[in-house]
Amino acid sequence: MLRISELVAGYGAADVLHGIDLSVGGGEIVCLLGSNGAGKTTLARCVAGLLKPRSGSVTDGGTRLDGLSPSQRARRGIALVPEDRGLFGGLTVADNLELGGFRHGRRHALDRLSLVVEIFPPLASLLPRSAGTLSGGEQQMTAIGRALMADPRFLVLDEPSLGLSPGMTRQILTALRALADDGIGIVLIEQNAALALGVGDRAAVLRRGRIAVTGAASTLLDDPMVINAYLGGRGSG
Ligand SMILES: Nc1ncnc2c1ncn2[C@@H]1O[C@H](COP(=O)(O)OP(=O)(O)OP(=O)(O)O)[C@@H](O)[C@H]1O
Repeated sequence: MLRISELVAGYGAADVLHGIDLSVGGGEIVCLLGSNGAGKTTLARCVAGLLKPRSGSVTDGGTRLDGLSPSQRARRGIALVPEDRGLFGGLTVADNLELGGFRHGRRHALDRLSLVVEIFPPLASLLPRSAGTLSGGEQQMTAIGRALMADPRFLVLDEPSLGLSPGMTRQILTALRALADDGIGIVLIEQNAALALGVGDRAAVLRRGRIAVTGAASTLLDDPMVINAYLGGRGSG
């Protein structure tokens, strides 16, 4: 279980997160919704070790992660797929993927690579391509694929659907559901609430740095506040 408790974080003098409690277990997708500036990315950065919280904790199986660098957290099995995808545009897709699996031996990396291609079949023919020439959806597959190369137990994805068509978004979210069904715990930060809640198990809505609503994803799909704020009114979106 990856658990965020009473987390307070911010930049300079300003607090952005005001005491967040959230957890994700292996095999479940927890959607984190919220409007621009609510603090979703800030929370992801605290989990990944890119931002030091002012107080509160992130624990993995009861062990506090304070002081662990992003790469140490990645080695523990906590992977972040950042909003900008973080690919090396001048390197090939294969090289980008290999970077994600660097800590394992070559044999293991090849096994992981075939798994990644199984999850995202379009990557098979793209391996020799420069990552900078990929479409948004192909880049997102590569970014998630790179995180998967390290065999993570927990994945935090920061708006994977950003800039993607609804069809491509569905394809990515379906792949995430399959990964969760295989045991990975996923925190899915999304603006596209309807699609995210469709694949999620639980969800939380972040509003101005506080969890405003939390519950089963299916319940939130019927919550008037969520419908009005994030689903564009009942029946649409
Ligand atoms: N490096 C930074 N320095 C100062 N303020 C920051 C920094 N990064 C984010 N903020 C501020 O923190 C608040 C929360 O930002 P954050 O990126 O966490 O929100 P978000 O929910 O991910 O938004 P979005 O959906 O637009 O990505 C915003 O007011 C933002 O301007």
